[in-house]
Amino acid sequence: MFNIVMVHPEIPHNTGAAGRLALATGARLHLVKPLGFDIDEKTVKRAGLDYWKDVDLVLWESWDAFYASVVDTSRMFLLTTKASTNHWDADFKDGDYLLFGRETRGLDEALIAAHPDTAIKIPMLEGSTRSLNLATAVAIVLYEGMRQVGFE
Ligand SMILES: C[S@@+](CC[C@H](N)C(=O)[O-])C[C@H]1O[C@@H](n2cnc3c(N)ncnc32)[C@H](O)[C@@H]1O
Repeated sequence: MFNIVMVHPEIPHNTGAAGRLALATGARLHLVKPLGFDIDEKTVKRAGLDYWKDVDLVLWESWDAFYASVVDTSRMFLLTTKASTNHWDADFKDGDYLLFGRETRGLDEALIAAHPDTAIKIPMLEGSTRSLNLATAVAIVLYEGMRQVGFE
C-alpha cells in the first residue's frame, strides 16, 4: 500500500482526484493541514465526491505531526520539478510515502534540501510548462510505483 501525502493542498478537485486514485490502487491518502478548503461532509457532498467516505484518509493537523509519524524518512519520495532524478529511476517499495506540494508553491525548499536522495521529478520537455497539475503528478508517480511492486 502506497501513501500519498498532499502537503497543504489548495484546490479541492485535485484532492478529490487523488482520493479516487487512492481508492483505485488501495493507497492511503494523507492530507497535511492547513488545507485551502473545508473537508467537512457538507463540502464533500456538494462537490459530488460520493466515493469520499471509502477513501483511506488520514488528516494531519500540521507538517510536524505528519513528519513525526514517519518511521523511516528515507522512504519518503519528494516530488518536485527541481530534482534531477526521474521518477521512473526511483526504486519504489510497498509502503513508501509519495509527497506532493501545494499547487501554488510546491514543497518547501528546505525539505527538499534535507532529502536530496529521494527528491524526484516527472520529466517534462524543456521550456514546455513550469509543472504538471498536482493530481496528474500523483497519478503518474503512483502508477509507476504500482507497476514496480507488481500491481495487475
Ligand atoms: C502545480 S505543482 C507546484 C508548482 C510550483 N509552482 C512549484 O514550482 O513546485 C504541485 C505539485 O505537483 C507535483 N509536480 C507537478 N509537476 C511535477 C513534475 N514535473 N515533477 C515532479 N513533481 C511535480 C509537485 O509535488 C508539486 O509540488
